Amino acid sequence: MASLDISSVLQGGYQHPLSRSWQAKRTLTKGMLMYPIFITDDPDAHVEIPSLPGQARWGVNKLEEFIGPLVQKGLKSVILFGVPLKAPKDPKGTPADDVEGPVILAIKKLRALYPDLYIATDVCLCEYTSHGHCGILNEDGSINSAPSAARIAEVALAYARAGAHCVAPSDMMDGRIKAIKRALIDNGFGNRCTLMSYSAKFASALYGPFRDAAGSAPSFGNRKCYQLPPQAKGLARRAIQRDVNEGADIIMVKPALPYLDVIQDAAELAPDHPLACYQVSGEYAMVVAGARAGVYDLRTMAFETCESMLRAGCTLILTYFTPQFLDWLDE
Ligand SMILES: NCc1[nH]cc(CCC(=O)O)c1CC(=O)O
Ligand SMILES: [Zn+2]
Ligand SMILES: [Zn+2]
Repeated sequence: MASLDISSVLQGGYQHPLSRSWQAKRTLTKGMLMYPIFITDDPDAHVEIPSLPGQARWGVNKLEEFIGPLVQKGLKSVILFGVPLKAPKDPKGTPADDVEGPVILAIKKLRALYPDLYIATDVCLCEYTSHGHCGILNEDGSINSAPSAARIAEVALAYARAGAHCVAPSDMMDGRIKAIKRALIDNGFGNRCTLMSYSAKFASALYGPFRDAAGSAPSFGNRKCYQLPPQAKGLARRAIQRDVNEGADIIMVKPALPYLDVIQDAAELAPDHPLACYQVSGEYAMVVAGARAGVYDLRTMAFETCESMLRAGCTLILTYFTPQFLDWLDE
């Protein structure tokens, strides 16, 4: 029997659970998880979202019941999405920075209830505009960049004033990172609020359940003139570099699983920045659906997907699996 050559034998290095864990450059921890939550303007709401199993729209009065047990289990951060059901939408997204609106009320409530919880806010107009697009439009329906960036900066500043630790623009308007950073600095929030840019956000088919949850589908057209084309690697690299240059503190890639190469590019282009990725609603729904169909075990697949993101280079994951990971990471 011919014995294997020394250089052929790898299995000795990972025969034990502990030695397997040493093979990871980065291991999933609770601090890496940011939980996306939907806050609606009915203060007593707790409404399940059918397309996002296990997720719901919550009213501010229900936040303690919702978030309290998760903080007990080690939840470190959330990202808030506003879902206005009653507020009158208009072309400028006026309800986005209403001081009585659900996002601003939720920031204040969560800051008061959980002083150690890190509170990020998604910043976009699509949930608040009558046309459902993420910016301000010209008469022909195209994006009007300058007023869009200015309006996004105004909304971000309002969330920072309310106490958000982080503002995260997901709109993909040109120039918004610079505009937000300027607004934060000029109003005394330069050193008090993190700017996390959805830098490489693609025009993906995976946002369906979110648009359903947030009521933010565009009333006409699509988002292909501002979200990146899925086949565009070069544009993603340029967007990442631009946002670094415009003052982003954290870079994000979204969606995550079909864009692991972009995560890897971002880690190379912005090695000195934290790197986030968003396991979006459709990715979550796919993982859950596959488990329900018996294709794989849910927990095993949830870890495998998120570990692939860490392997590609991200340091922070926005995921709807956060509550389950808080349990799984304790087991
Ligand atoms: N700007 C809106 C926004 N912010 C986050 C998501 C997607 C999040 C998810 O699917 O989980 C979207 C949807 C979109 O751009 O259409
Ligand atoms: Zn939007
Ligand atoms: Zn958004």
